[in-house]
Amino acid sequence: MPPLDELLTRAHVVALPLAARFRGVTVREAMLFDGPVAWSEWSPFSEYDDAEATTWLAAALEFGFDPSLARLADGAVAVNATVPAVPAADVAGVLARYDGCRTAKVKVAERGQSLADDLARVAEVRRIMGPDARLRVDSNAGWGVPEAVDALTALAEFELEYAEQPVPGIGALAEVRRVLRARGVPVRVAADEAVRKATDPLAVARAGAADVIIVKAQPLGGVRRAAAVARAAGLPATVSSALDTSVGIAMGAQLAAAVAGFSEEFGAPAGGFDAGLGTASLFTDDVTAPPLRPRGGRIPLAPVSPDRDALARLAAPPERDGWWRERLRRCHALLSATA
Ligand SMILES: O=C(O)CCC(=O)c1ccccc1C(=O)O
Ligand SMILES: [Mg+2]
Repeated sequence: MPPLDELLTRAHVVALPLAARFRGVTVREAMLFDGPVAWSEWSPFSEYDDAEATTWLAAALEFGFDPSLARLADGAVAVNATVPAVPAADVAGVLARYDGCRTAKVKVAERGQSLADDLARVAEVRRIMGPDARLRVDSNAGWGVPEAVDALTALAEFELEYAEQPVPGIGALAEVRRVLRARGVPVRVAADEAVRKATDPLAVARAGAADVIIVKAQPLGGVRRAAAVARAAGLPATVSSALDTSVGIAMGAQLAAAVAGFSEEFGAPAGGFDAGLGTASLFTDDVTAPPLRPRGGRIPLAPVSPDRDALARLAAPPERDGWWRERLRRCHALLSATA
């Protein structure tokens, strides 16, 4: 593991502005490392505790400092448009930020909104993208079991490829899946939080609680570990971002390339499920020039490096820079104790 002093020297803390509120935030902070192997990202959300943030740090160090991690430089990964829980009237403006995406993921079950808001938003996405588009929804565990069953029964009319984490926990997920099947509602259930926040990321697959799993590089401790989880789960997997800067998106793209190789065998559509890696389009500014936003529905696998001017322009305020460096000290100590 690289020493703390080296990490602090290589670190840049940035704050990226979002075009629309997402997960309750309008600015996304990240610590980037100018690693000897690649630029890398460490961006656990501010409210995460040190234990969780340390798993994310293992991912950042693998990607930036481990030359033995296999990386592809050629080719591209198909990605979905991500539609935050905006009013239906704003959907066209959001979709216009994603060039050529054939798949969209729509956030639903936002606190303070109703099922009518969700139906209107998903209907608008379907209307704009047309009948051949692949649509999925993500409720971030925002429903209870009966609400989830009702909502997904109503949303099924828009032909969803799956519903991501409709309810919290493995038991509730299994129950929603069971009831939907019993009623003949053709919506698959995907596990996200039940994978990335669980002490055992494979428990959901063992319990038969989901049809699809979402895997993310940083929350699962790195590209290798996330790919191993996807393979061991034996379920089709979708790779997704954690609202990363373009540097973290490049890490996710490597995971997506690794997972595409076997996800099809487990029942994913040909080429795998499109990855939730189009999220650089949710920012109004980013660290690389150009940002790793979808073009023709894809993002390239080539390595990225931030632009010096962008790092200066997007530098986090001094107190946030200091907060991240303190967090790095604590998490580096935790990781050193377990590695
Ligand atoms: O998957 C996508 O389309 C985008 C990524 C995304 O939704 C997300 C981003 C940050 C934190 C949580 C999530 C999530 O999938 O729940
Ligand atoms: Mg999700």
